[in-house]
Amino acid sequence: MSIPRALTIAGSDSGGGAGIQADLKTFQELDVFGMSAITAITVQNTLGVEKVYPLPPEASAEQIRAVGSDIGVDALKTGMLFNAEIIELVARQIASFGWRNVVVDPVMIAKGGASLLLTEAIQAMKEHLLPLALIVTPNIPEAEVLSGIQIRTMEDRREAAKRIAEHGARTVVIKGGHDQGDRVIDLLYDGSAFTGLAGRRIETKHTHGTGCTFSAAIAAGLAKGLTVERAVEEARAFIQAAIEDTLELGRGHGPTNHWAYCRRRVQV
Ligand SMILES: Nc1ncnc2c1ncn2[C@@H]1O[C@H](COP(=O)(O)OP(=O)(O)O)[C@@H](O)[C@H]1O
Ligand SMILES: Cc1ncc(COP(=O)(O)O)c(N)n1
Repeated sequence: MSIPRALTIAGSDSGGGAGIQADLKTFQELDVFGMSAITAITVQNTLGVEKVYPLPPEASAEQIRAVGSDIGVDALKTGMLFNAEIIELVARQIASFGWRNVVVDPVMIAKGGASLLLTEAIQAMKEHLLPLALIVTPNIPEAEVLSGIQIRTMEDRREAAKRIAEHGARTVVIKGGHDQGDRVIDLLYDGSAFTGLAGRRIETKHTHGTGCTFSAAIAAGLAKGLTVERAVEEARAFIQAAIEDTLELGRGHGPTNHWAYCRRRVQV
C-alpha cells in the first residue's frame, strides 16, 4: 500500500491553530502522511503574533531537499514564507524536484495584523512562486495585493483572479472569509471558467488559521489523487465543519476544530 505524502512549507505557530501545526493536523485527519519544512518560528497565541524569528533561508531549502530526496512528496503547500530569500530558495527546490501538485497560500498578514511577509518579498512571490502553483489561494486582501486592483464586487473578484492567473498559477481560488453577509463564496478560476463555492457564513471570532487549514486540505486531496475541483470542494467542507464546531480555546481569536470533519463522517 502506498501512503499519500504531503509536505507543508510554512511558519510554526506556537498556538497550534495556524501554520505548520494546522497543516499537519489537517493532513493527519485526511489520511495523508504529513511532513514539514519550517521557514520561521512565530511566538503566537490566540491574542496575536508577538514575535517572528525567520530561519536562515538555507534551512528551509535543506528540509525540503531532505524529505524530497528520501520520502517523496505527492503534493505540497506553502504558507508563511516571510522574505524574498526564503521564497527564492523554496521555489528553486520545488522546481528542481519538478513537483506539480503545488498549492500556494500567499500568507501576508495574520488576522491580528502582524506582517508574515515583508512587503519587498511580494515581487519574489509573483515572480518565483506563482508560476509553479497548480493552485493559489489568496484571501481578499491578498488578492488585491497580487492583482493590483481593489475588490468590492464579484466582478472585481473575477478580474483579480484573471490578473493573478497571468503570473502563471493554473488555478486561482479567491477565498471569501472576509465577505460580509450571511454567505461566504470562494471563487475558483481555472484559466477559462469561474465556479463559486458558496457556504453559510458562521458568526464567530474563532477563525484563526482558516486559510492554512483550507490550503492544507486541498494539498491533502491532491496527494490522494483528487482533481483540483474535488480537492477544493472537500477542503471547503473540512473548513466549514472546523469553524462550526468551535473549540473556544484562548482569550482571543481561537483555532478551528481539526477533528470536526472526520468525526462527523464517522457519526453518519
Ligand atoms: N466565518 C466563516 N464562515 C464560513 N466559512 C468561512 C468563514 N471564515 C472563513 N471561511 C472559509 O475559510 C476558508 C479560508 O478563508 P479566509 O478566512 O478568507 O482565509 P484567510 O485565513 O487566508 O484569511 C475559506 O474557504 C472561507 O470560505
Ligand atoms: C505561522 C502562521 N502562518 C499563518 C498564519 C495566518 O493565519 P491567520 O490569518 O488565521 O492568522 C499565522 N497566523 N501564523
